Amino acid sequence: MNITVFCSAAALDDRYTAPARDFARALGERGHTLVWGGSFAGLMGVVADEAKAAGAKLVGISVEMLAHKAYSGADELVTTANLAERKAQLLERADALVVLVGGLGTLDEVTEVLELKKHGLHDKPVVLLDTDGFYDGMRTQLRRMDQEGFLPRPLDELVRFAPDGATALRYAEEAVDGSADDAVSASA
Ligand SMILES: C/C(=C\CNc1ncnc2c1ncn2[C@@H]1O[C@H](COP(=O)(O)O)[C@@H](O)[C@H]1O)CO
Repeated sequence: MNITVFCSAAALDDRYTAPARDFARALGERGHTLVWGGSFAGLMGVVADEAKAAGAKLVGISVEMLAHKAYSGADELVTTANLAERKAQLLERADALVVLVGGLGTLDEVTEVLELKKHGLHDKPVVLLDTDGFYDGMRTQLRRMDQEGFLPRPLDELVRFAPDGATALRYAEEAVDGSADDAVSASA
């Protein structure tokens, strides 16, 4: 399946890169396709290298303003005109979305896919890999929104938090396989 990954464009230390590598390796070994921002920058490049080495197909969705940062080893590289179009393609091409550690770009991407999911504009699984408690603050904020009536659907339906790469991949696979089963039983 196509797994869109959002993650940092910064160069990070081993505390963050090791779990991201584990996830990317598992993605490749399980025969999935990596869809990502199409850059060699920082953790994005680490994830692409590791997934490729493990046999993944790579689909990069770059953007004109960052074309000079494009990854040269992708099987397919799309260059969009702007960031909004890129986010739309990253979602469109996904069967599931996995969010690794990241900064404002990653935060922008994950909040957009959650907002669209909240409105029922897609129902793709979203999994946050909570490396070293990186997303604890976000989880606390989202839980408060859920408990105090800010969300129209239960938080558990919008996003799952995974403690490690293997679990993140399993959550994504289970959600996609489960929705395939639902489609079969609905048409039976
Ligand atoms: C500005 C510099 C590098 C930025 N290069 C990027 N290349 C491709 N995609 C990017 C880049 N920066 C952000 N993105 C997208 O946002 C996410 C990462 O942003 P974050 O702020 O680092 O979390 C990522 O998922 C991309 O889709 C240095 O010269």
